[in-house]
Amino acid sequence: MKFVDEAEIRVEAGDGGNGTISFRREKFVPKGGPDGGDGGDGGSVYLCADENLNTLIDFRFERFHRAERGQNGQGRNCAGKQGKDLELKVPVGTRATDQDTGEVLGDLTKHGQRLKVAQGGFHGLGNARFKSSVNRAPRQKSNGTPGDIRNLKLELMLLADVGLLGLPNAGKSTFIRSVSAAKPKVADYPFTTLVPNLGVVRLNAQKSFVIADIPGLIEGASDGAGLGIRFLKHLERCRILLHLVDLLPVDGSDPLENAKAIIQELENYSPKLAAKPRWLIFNKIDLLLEEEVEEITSRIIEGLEWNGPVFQISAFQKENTDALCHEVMQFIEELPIDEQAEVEEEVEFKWDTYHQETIAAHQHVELDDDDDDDDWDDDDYDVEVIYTRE
Ligand SMILES: Nc1nc2c(ncn2[C@@H]2O[C@H](COP(=O)(O)OP(=O)(O)OP(=O)(O)O)[C@@H](O)[C@H]2O)c(=O)[nH]1
Ligand SMILES: [Mg+2]
Repeated sequence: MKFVDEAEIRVEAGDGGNGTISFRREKFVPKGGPDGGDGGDGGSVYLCADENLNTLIDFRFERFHRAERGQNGQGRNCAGKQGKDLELKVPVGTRATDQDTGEVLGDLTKHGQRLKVAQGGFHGLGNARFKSSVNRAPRQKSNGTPGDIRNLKLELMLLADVGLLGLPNAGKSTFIRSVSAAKPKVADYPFTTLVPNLGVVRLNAQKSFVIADIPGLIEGASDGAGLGIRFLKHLERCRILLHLVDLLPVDGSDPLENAKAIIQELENYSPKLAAKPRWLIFNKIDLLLEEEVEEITSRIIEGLEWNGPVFQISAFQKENTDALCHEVMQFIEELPIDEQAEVEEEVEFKWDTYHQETIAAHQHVELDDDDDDDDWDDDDYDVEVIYTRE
């Protein structure tokens, strides 16, 4: 199974509609005031997480996505209609990055979460807005601003519920083969697994969880030794980590020291990861007598001062693996679901203060509502003027 799904798309928000210049025309009102309406805002582009999707493949076929433009303003103080927003559905777990700046715009980690990725243009202002005590017949209007255009990289990160940890050869791949349909390579040498594998553990039609097998960790992994470090970050979104400990390592190493090394690497790498729920899974019990298993496991538990859950399994012979999976499932179900809930993430867009700036630039005196004794003349206009009659 592919680990990271990627797609590159271009999103274009709608431009803002232009403001308009118009003057009121009524039978007995020879010099009506300005009544040019504002334009409508352009539509923005959002990504929306949808748990029913699990791939970004559709975006490879359809790369361009555009939201609606805002309508231009009209006479009689009618504002233009806003452009419709565009919502693109992406799988839960998608990360959006601006390709040109490298900035990560956000991660969509929860069903229904929305992330704005391109801000629609702001509307332009109609001439009615520029009326003031010294200029009762303003000829200014402003144009809408362009909508954001972004080149996005979408990446679907691994959203495994369960992450497997352990030294090379601990039996991680064997375990995932036993409990899921995934068939990663298993061999009696370290670093058999070079890229992470995902497996779906299906307990019944309704219940399943996703498990991730990453390359084994070794001492110094948090400083970059071995391969595991590159993949550790992907475990950050797991809900629980299963730490597999080989009870009879072929290299004759001490299982207790091995377990300590992994925990140390975890803490060095990320305290956040180390604080995740973690269970200790003693593997390869089929190679030992029951008493031996008891002896070694209690020595490890004491040595680690461990008081979390422990399991004794044989990944190879599928001993206790079903029971373990059921407990994992139950644990996941009972874990508060919105542990990682995030509110809609705001991205800063350059036009946020546009509105105020436009008015400030054009207008140096206070607004005045009184519109008698206008000092304008129609023939003065050198810009498009819409007249409306009643
Ligand atoms: N007897 C026995 N052998 C096992 C068991 N689990 C794994 N093995 C063996 O241990 C060796 C390593 O297993 P893998 O599943 O490849 O180990 P891994 O943790 O994925 O190793 P890396 O991918 O190198 O990190 C293989 O020879 C397996 O057959 C077990 O429960 N009992
Ligand atoms: Mg492996």
